[in-house]
Amino acid sequence: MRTPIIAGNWKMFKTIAEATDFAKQLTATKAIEGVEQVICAPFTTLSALAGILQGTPYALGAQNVHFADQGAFTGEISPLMLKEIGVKYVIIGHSERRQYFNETDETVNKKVIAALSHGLLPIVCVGESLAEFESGSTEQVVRTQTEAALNGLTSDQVKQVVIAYEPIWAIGTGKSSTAEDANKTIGYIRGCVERAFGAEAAAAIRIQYGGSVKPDNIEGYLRQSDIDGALVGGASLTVDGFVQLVAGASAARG
Ligand SMILES: O=C[C@H](O)COP(=O)(O)O
Repeated sequence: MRTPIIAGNWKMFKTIAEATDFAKQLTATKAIEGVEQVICAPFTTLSALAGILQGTPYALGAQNVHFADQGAFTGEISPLMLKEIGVKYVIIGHSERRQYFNETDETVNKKVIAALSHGLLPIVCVGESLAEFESGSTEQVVRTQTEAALNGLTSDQVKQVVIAYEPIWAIGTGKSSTAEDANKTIGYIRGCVERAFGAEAAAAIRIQYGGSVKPDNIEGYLRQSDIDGALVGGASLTVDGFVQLVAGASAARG
């Protein structure tokens, strides 16, 4: 049985003061069990958050990482640096990074390998654009992205990876995929993992849905057979929203 995982992706929101305030409020609420909970925060807030979240049920995530340990890469952050802070998860290949920062399938793969080699757990984002969705290319797109991201990993490494299926047209738009459609695509991704890495890896890997997930629709996603959680942007920015998302996931798994 795969443990559901709810990850909040704060994107480029929250100062250190705001992040600290959020974490103090969150850790003061009664923790919900049975759901893994992750906050993926801006780099500048990670140290402060690590101090507050250490020893709590809430894991810390980053939103990007470079693939090198160190070097002349101005403005970048290495896996070693994240590990030193106490970061557990790192989002890799979010569509906003693919779209605005030239992230490619090749760099995503290098980052996944680098993260795992340093004990960081990747949350790898895949998903199709609106044009690709409308032309019926969703499966082809997610297969290419998934196979490229996991290229060269062992099946034991694949079991540690989280994939987030995020249709780009559903991100921040309020237009979410139906739970049934998301489950179908996620089932297809799991099939791709099985063909490349075997049944055991496919059964173990967790695959989230992301794209306009809210407290009032999360239960529908988590009730699906192949959806193991959610990567949530906007609705994860308030403590109340985040807690309701986790409560919804917990209720769905009942
Ligand atoms: O990483 C999260 C996704 O981009 C979804 O964002 P959203 O929940 O604001 O649509």
